[in-house]
Amino acid sequence: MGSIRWIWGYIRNYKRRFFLGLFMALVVAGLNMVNPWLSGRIIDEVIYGKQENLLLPFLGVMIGITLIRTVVRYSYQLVFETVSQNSIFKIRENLYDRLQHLDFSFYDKTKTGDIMARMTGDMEAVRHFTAWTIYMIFENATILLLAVGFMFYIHPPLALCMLAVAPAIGFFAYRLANTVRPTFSAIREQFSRLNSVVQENISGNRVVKAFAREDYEMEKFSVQNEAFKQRSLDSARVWERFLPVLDSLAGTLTVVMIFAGGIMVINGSLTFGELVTFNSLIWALNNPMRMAGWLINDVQRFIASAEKIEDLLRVEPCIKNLPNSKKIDELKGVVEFNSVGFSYGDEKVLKNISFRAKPGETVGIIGPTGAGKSTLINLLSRFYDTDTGEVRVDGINVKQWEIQKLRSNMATVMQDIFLFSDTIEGNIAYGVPDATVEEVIDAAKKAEAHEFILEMPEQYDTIVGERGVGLSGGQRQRIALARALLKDPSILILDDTTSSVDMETELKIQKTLKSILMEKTCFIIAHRISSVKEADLILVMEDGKIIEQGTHSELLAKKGYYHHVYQNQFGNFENQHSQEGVS
Ligand SMILES: Nc1ncnc2c1ncn2[C@@H]1O[C@H](COP(=O)(O)OP(=O)(O)OP(=O)(O)O)[C@@H](O)[C@H]1O
Repeated sequence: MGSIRWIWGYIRNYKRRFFLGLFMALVVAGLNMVNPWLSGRIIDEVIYGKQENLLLPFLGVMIGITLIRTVVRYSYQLVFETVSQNSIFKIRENLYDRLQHLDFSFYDKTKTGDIMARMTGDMEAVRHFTAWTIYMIFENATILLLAVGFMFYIHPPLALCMLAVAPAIGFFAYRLANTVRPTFSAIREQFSRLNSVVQENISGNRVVKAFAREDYEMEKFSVQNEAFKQRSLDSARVWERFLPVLDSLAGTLTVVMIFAGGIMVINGSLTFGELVTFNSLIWALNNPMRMAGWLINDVQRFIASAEKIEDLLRVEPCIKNLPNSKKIDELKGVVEFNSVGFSYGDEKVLKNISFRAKPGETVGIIGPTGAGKSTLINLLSRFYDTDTGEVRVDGINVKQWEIQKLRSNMATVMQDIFLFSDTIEGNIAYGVPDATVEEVIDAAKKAEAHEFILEMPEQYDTIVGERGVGLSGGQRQRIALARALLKDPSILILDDTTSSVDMETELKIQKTLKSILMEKTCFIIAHRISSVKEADLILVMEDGKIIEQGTHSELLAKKGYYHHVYQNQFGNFENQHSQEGVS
């Protein structure tokens, strides 16, 4: 019932059209009673009553009714399709809107394949229900009720005999509904799994090929494919068990009618014309009973899908604006971490982190992989919330800033660069859609991307991303950097942004950054000392803690972890050069 209430919430926006459709279905159900009635009258009045002059008018009415019925039926099918498409449009929009507002922690836990299953297969089951199943249920129910009423009007004893099988049909229909529902839920879940395998395989196709694991992937897919087949067969087995019973019970109606009706005609309590009317009405009982099984299937499939979509629509983001969140168009960029602690589930990732950065300062963050560097800056953008302590921007806890305002003042170049299937210009201007071409070019120049972009087949109009030309890791990083610089943020966050860029280009980028970051606060996460050594403050992280902090020279003087890394990197560099000199 919950799912019906839920879908009604969408359909009721078009309730005039919806009820017009139902009314038309009612008219068609009524018209369906006319021809059986006229058939009976032709027998009793034209054939037995010898009133041949009535034959043509009766036939004329029968043809007219058939034509009107056909036109009205097609019209209301269109009405229901329109209501359905409009409702589905809104559901899809709501679902997409929800996906936009769900945060990192949701996407950490949810597989893309699951989400795609909601947006495709489940949505189709809901569309089918609203466009077809609803009116079919109404049409069949009204035809059945009108036919039963009409039969009672003509001859109550024969009508009672025909209804004798109704309780059995009701019982089996109820059993079918209850048995088939879990099988549809299982199908929907398995469909999500199958989708996830396909999606992961497509996203990771390079890894598959690099490791020559096509056979293993095929096997993985086969397991899920086989399970999907089995779940679908489980469901088919249920209705295979019940549909023949329902069909046979519906079939017994003809036997009951001929047997009981025949006796009544012989003993004179029923005219032959009335028996013909009953015979013509029998499909009106038969058909809905036969359809009941299929319609129950459709309803259960709808409920299984609707519940999944509802679940997704109900997920609330953990990161939300407070009721009176603060809005300021431009932040200054003062950043403070005060005794910050954070865990992903049970895993404590940040422990007692404290530091301060002012506008115009650059903070370098360095440390071994998994030390918590990316997590630290994720808290600054409020992609996650702190467990203990607080992160402040311009003296105010980030939880009190309006999220949109906070993030629109920051630009992050993430470690995993993502470029959309769009032109290079479109990708750079992603955060500032109304930027001029000159501004885009200027940002690309600052990111040392302009030159290689000019060498692209269509320069700034070259399509990159999923369907576009391939770019090297360093080129992708520079486009992402240009995207961030164009935004001209108060706080710039670069997470391993120049790791794939050659040393010389990195040096040029650093020079440019120095000149444009005068009033901005900048965070640079890196593994290379060369990327952070100019920073005003360097945080050295290990195992979720800041183990050393200071400037490059201060840290070298400490002769700790930083000094050790410096020696390693500098040593390698020197060795490399001496080897080059020898060769
Ligand atoms: N979304 C997540 N869910 C659960 N654990 C996570 C998540 N992201 C990171 N972690 C864990 O948190 C720890 C810190 O990860 P983080 O990405 O912050 O490290 P990092 O210092 O940036 O590493 P790297 O230099 O490799 O990028 C790691 O142990 C990692 O496994």
